[in-house]
Amino acid sequence: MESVLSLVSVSRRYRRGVLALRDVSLEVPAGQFVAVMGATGSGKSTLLHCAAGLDRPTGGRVRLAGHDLTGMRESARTRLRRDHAGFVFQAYNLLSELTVRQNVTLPVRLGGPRGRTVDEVLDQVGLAGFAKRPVGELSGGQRQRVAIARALITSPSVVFADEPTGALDPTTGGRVLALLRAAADRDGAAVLMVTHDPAAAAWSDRLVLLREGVIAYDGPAPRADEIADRLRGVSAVAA
Ligand SMILES: Nc1ncnc2c1ncn2[C@@H]1O[C@H](COP(=O)(O)OP(=O)(O)OP(=O)(O)O)[C@@H](O)[C@H]1O
Repeated sequence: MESVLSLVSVSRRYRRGVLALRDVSLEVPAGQFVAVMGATGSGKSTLLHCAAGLDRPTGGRVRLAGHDLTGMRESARTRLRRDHAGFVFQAYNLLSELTVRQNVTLPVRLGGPRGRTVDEVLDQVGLAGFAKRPVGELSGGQRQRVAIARALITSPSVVFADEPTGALDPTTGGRVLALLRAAADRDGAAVLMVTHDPAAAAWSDRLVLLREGVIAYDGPAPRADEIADRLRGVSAVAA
Protein backbone atom coordinates (compact mmCIF):
# COMPACT_ATOMS: atom_id res chain seq x y z
CA MET A 1 0.00 0.00 0.00
CA GLU A 2 1.31 3.47 -0.81
CA SER A 3 2.39 5.52 2.20
CA VAL A 4 0.49 8.70 2.95
CA LEU A 5 3.57 9.95 4.75
CA SER A 6 7.06 9.17 3.56
CA LEU A 7 10.38 10.39 4.91
CA VAL A 8 13.49 9.30 3.06
CA SER A 9 16.88 9.94 4.69
CA VAL A 10 15.65 13.11 6.36
CA SER A 11 18.19 15.21 8.23
CA ARG A 12 17.74 18.52 10.00
CA ARG A 13 20.69 20.60 11.06
CA TYR A 14 19.95 23.75 13.02
CA ARG A 15 21.93 26.91 12.66
CA ARG A 16 24.28 26.35 15.56
CA GLY A 17 25.30 23.05 14.09
CA VAL A 18 22.96 20.84 16.12
CA LEU A 19 22.08 17.80 14.02
CA ALA A 20 18.57 17.16 15.36
CA LEU A 21 17.69 14.42 12.83
CA ARG A 22 20.10 12.19 10.94
CA ASP A 23 19.04 10.09 8.01
CA VAL A 24 15.57 9.30 9.30
CA SER A 25 13.41 7.17 7.00
CA LEU A 26 9.80 6.36 7.79
CA GLU A 27 6.89 5.12 5.68
CA VAL A 28 3.43 5.45 7.21
CA PRO A 29 0.45 3.85 5.45
CA ALA A 30 -3.14 5.09 5.72
CA GLY A 31 -4.86 3.93 8.90
CA GLN A 32 -1.68 3.44 10.91
CA PHE A 33 -1.23 5.08 14.32
CA VAL A 34 2.45 5.78 15.05
CA ALA A 35 3.82 6.96 18.40
CA VAL A 36 7.14 8.79 18.46
CA MET A 37 9.05 8.69 21.73
CA GLY A 38 12.54 9.42 22.99
CA ALA A 39 14.43 11.38 25.61
CA THR A 40 14.14 15.15 25.71
CA GLY A 41 16.13 16.67 22.84
CA SER A 42 16.14 13.42 20.83
CA GLY A 43 14.44 15.10 17.85
CA LYS A 44 10.76 14.21 18.24
CA SER A 45 9.35 17.68 17.58
CA THR A 46 11.81 18.23 14.76
CA LEU A 47 10.62 14.97 13.17
CA LEU A 48 6.97 15.97 13.53
CA HIS A 49 7.59 19.45 12.12
CA CYS A 50 9.57 18.15 9.15
CA ALA A 51 6.98 15.45 8.42
CA ALA A 52 4.15 18.00 8.52
CA GLY A 53 5.90 20.55 6.32
CA LEU A 54 6.18 23.05 9.16
CA ASP A 55 9.95 22.90 9.00
CA ARG A 56 12.33 22.21 6.14
CA PRO A 57 14.76 19.31 6.40
CA THR A 58 18.34 20.14 5.46
CA GLY A 59 18.61 16.77 3.70
CA GLY A 60 16.36 14.03 2.36
CA ARG A 61 12.79 14.05 1.09
CA VAL A 62 9.32 14.21 2.60
CA ARG A 63 6.13 13.22 0.79
CA LEU A 64 2.74 14.01 2.29
CA ALA A 65 -0.40 12.59 0.64
CA GLY A 66 1.56 11.92 -2.54
CA HIS A 67 3.09 15.40 -2.77
CA ASP A 68 6.80 15.96 -2.48
CA LEU A 69 7.46 18.79 -0.02
CA THR A 70 11.10 19.12 -1.02
CA GLY A 71 11.69 22.49 -2.63
CA MET A 72 8.02 23.46 -2.37
CA ARG A 73 7.33 27.12 -1.68
CA GLU A 74 5.90 28.16 1.67
CA SER A 75 2.51 29.06 0.13
CA ALA A 76 2.21 25.64 -1.51
CA ARG A 77 3.22 23.89 1.69
CA THR A 78 0.59 25.87 3.59
CA ARG A 79 -2.08 24.73 1.13
CA LEU A 80 -0.88 21.14 1.33
CA ARG A 81 -1.08 21.21 5.14
CA ARG A 82 -4.51 22.79 5.00
CA ASP A 83 -5.86 20.20 2.55
CA HIS A 84 -4.23 17.00 3.83
CA ALA A 85 -3.09 17.43 7.43
CA GLY A 86 -4.86 17.81 10.76
CA PHE A 87 -3.05 19.21 13.79
CA VAL A 88 -3.54 18.56 17.47
CA PHE A 89 -0.71 20.79 18.69
CA GLN A 90 -0.27 22.98 21.75
CA ALA A 91 1.00 25.69 19.43
CA TYR A 92 -2.18 25.52 17.34
CA ASN A 93 -4.24 26.57 20.27
CA LEU A 94 -7.93 27.13 20.08
CA LEU A 95 -9.33 30.65 20.06
CA SER A 96 -11.04 30.82 23.43
CA GLU A 97 -13.33 33.76 22.62
CA LEU A 98 -14.82 31.92 19.64
CA THR A 99 -17.46 29.19 19.89
CA VAL A 100 -16.80 25.50 19.47
CA ARG A 101 -18.36 25.62 15.98
CA GLN A 102 -16.23 28.61 14.94
CA ASN A 103 -13.07 26.88 16.11
CA VAL A 104 -13.92 23.57 14.46
CA THR A 105 -14.76 25.18 11.11
CA LEU A 106 -11.63 27.34 11.06
CA PRO A 107 -9.69 25.09 8.63
CA VAL A 108 -12.67 25.13 6.25
CA ARG A 109 -13.05 28.90 6.51
CA LEU A 110 -9.37 29.16 5.61
CA GLY A 111 -10.17 27.34 2.37
CA GLY A 112 -9.61 23.72 3.41
CA PRO A 113 -11.88 20.94 2.16
CA ARG A 114 -15.04 20.26 4.14
CA GLY A 115 -14.66 16.53 4.47
CA ARG A 116 -17.13 16.14 7.33
CA THR A 117 -19.92 18.21 8.85
CA VAL A 118 -19.48 20.02 12.17
CA ASP A 119 -22.25 17.91 13.71
CA GLU A 120 -20.57 14.71 12.61
CA VAL A 121 -17.17 15.54 14.09
CA LEU A 122 -18.63 17.00 17.29
CA ASP A 123 -20.72 13.89 17.70
CA GLN A 124 -17.66 11.73 17.11
CA VAL A 125 -15.68 13.49 19.87
CA GLY A 126 -18.63 13.40 22.28
CA LEU A 127 -19.41 17.13 22.12
CA ALA A 128 -22.79 17.08 20.38
CA GLY A 129 -24.73 20.07 21.70
CA PHE A 130 -21.58 22.09 22.47
CA ALA A 131 -21.44 23.93 19.11
CA LYS A 132 -22.52 27.33 20.47
CA ARG A 133 -20.44 27.25 23.65
CA PRO A 134 -17.42 29.57 23.83
CA VAL A 135 -14.29 27.43 24.01
CA GLY A 136 -13.08 29.55 26.95
CA GLU A 137 -15.80 27.94 29.10
CA LEU A 138 -14.71 24.36 28.44
CA SER A 139 -12.48 22.05 30.49
CA GLY A 140 -9.02 20.99 29.30
CA GLY A 141 -10.26 17.60 28.13
CA GLN A 142 -13.20 19.15 26.29
CA ARG A 143 -10.88 21.64 24.60
CA GLN A 144 -8.58 18.87 23.46
CA ARG A 145 -11.61 17.11 21.96
CA VAL A 146 -12.53 20.35 20.14
CA ALA A 147 -8.96 20.40 18.80
CA ILE A 148 -9.42 16.84 17.52
CA ALA A 149 -12.78 17.71 15.92
CA ARG A 150 -11.07 20.64 14.21
CA ALA A 151 -8.25 18.36 13.03
CA LEU A 152 -10.76 15.88 11.56
CA ILE A 153 -13.21 18.21 9.81
CA THR A 154 -11.19 18.26 6.58
CA SER A 155 -10.88 14.41 6.55
CA PRO A 156 -7.08 14.71 6.57
CA SER A 157 -4.78 11.98 5.26
CA VAL A 158 -2.49 12.47 8.24
CA VAL A 159 -3.18 13.71 11.78
CA PHE A 160 -0.16 15.15 13.59
CA ALA A 161 -0.44 15.22 17.38
CA ASP A 162 2.12 16.70 19.78
CA GLU A 163 1.67 15.56 23.40
CA PRO A 164 -2.13 15.48 22.99
CA THR A 165 -2.63 14.14 26.51
CA GLY A 166 0.18 16.06 28.22
CA ALA A 167 -2.11 18.26 30.31
CA LEU A 168 -4.91 15.74 30.92
CA ASP A 169 -5.73 13.26 33.69
CA PRO A 170 -5.47 9.57 32.68
CA THR A 171 -9.24 9.10 32.15
CA THR A 172 -9.65 12.20 30.00
CA GLY A 173 -6.39 11.38 28.22
CA GLY A 174 -7.76 7.92 27.45
CA ARG A 175 -10.80 9.45 25.74
CA VAL A 176 -8.58 11.64 23.59
CA LEU A 177 -6.40 8.66 22.62
CA ALA A 178 -9.48 6.61 21.77
CA LEU A 179 -10.44 9.39 19.34
CA LEU A 180 -7.04 9.33 17.66
CA ARG A 181 -7.33 5.53 17.50
CA ALA A 182 -10.74 5.92 15.82
CA ALA A 183 -9.34 8.48 13.37
CA ALA A 184 -6.97 5.74 12.21
CA ASP A 185 -9.39 2.79 12.38
CA ARG A 186 -12.61 4.40 11.25
CA ASP A 187 -11.49 7.29 9.07
CA GLY A 188 -8.33 5.68 7.69
CA ALA A 189 -6.11 8.59 8.70
CA ALA A 190 -2.46 8.00 9.43
CA VAL A 191 -1.69 9.38 12.90
CA LEU A 192 1.77 10.54 13.98
CA MET A 193 1.83 11.33 17.69
CA VAL A 194 4.73 12.56 19.82
CA THR A 195 4.40 11.60 23.46
CA HIS A 196 6.43 11.11 26.62
CA ASP A 197 3.79 8.81 28.08
CA PRO A 198 4.19 5.04 27.57
CA ALA A 199 0.49 4.55 28.38
CA ALA A 200 -0.40 6.89 25.50
CA ALA A 201 2.04 5.16 23.14
CA ALA A 202 0.43 1.80 23.96
CA TRP A 203 -2.65 2.97 22.00
CA SER A 204 -0.61 3.07 18.80
CA ASP A 205 0.16 0.34 16.25
CA ARG A 206 3.78 1.23 15.89
CA LEU A 207 6.44 2.76 18.07
CA VAL A 208 9.32 4.84 16.76
CA LEU A 209 11.99 5.53 19.35
CA LEU A 210 14.46 8.32 18.67
CA ARG A 211 17.89 8.59 20.19
CA GLU A 212 20.00 11.64 19.36
CA GLY A 213 18.18 12.17 16.08
CA VAL A 214 18.42 8.56 14.93
CA ILE A 215 15.69 5.90 14.94
CA ALA A 216 16.72 3.45 17.69
CA TYR A 217 13.61 1.26 17.41
CA ASP A 218 10.83 1.04 14.87
CA GLY A 219 8.36 -1.76 15.31
CA PRO A 220 5.06 -2.89 16.77
CA ALA A 221 4.04 -0.89 19.86
CA PRO A 222 4.55 -3.14 22.88
CA ARG A 223 2.59 -2.86 26.13
CA ALA A 224 3.05 0.28 28.23
CA ASP A 225 5.40 -1.38 30.77
CA GLU A 226 7.56 -2.76 27.98
CA ILE A 227 7.66 0.67 26.34
CA ALA A 228 8.82 2.18 29.64
CA ASP A 229 11.62 -0.43 29.78
CA ARG A 230 12.69 0.34 26.23
CA LEU A 231 12.69 4.06 26.95
CA ARG A 232 14.88 3.54 29.99
CA GLY A 233 17.27 1.56 27.80
CA VAL A 234 17.40 4.30 25.17
CA SER A 235 17.86 7.09 27.73
CA ALA A 236 20.57 5.13 29.55
CA VAL A 237 22.51 4.79 26.30
CA ALA A 238 21.89 8.45 25.42
CA ALA A 239 23.02 9.69 28.86
N1 LIG B 1 15.29 26.15 16.50
C1 LIG B 1 16.32 25.44 16.95
N2 LIG B 1 17.58 25.92 16.85
C2 LIG B 1 18.65 25.20 17.27
N3 LIG B 1 18.55 23.99 17.84
C3 LIG B 1 17.33 23.46 17.98
C4 LIG B 1 16.14 24.15 17.55
N4 LIG B 1 15.07 23.38 17.83
C5 LIG B 1 15.55 22.25 18.40
N5 LIG B 1 16.90 22.30 18.50
C6 LIG B 1 17.79 21.24 19.03
O1 LIG B 1 17.55 20.05 18.28
C7 LIG B 1 17.55 18.92 19.12
C8 LIG B 1 16.20 18.19 19.00
O2 LIG B 1 15.15 19.04 19.49
P1 LIG B 1 13.60 18.62 19.51
O3 LIG B 1 12.84 19.78 20.02
O4 LIG B 1 13.25 18.07 18.19
O5 LIG B 1 13.63 17.44 20.59
P2 LIG B 1 12.42 16.73 21.33
O6 LIG B 1 12.76 15.27 21.32
O7 LIG B 1 11.13 17.14 20.73
O8 LIG B 1 12.57 17.30 22.80
P3 LIG B 1 11.45 17.52 23.96
O9 LIG B 1 11.03 16.15 24.38
O10 LIG B 1 12.24 18.22 25.02
O11 LIG B 1 10.36 18.35 23.37
C9 LIG B 1 17.85 19.42 20.53
O12 LIG B 1 19.25 19.30 20.75
C10 LIG B 1 17.45 20.89 20.46
O13 LIG B 1 18.21 21.64 21.37
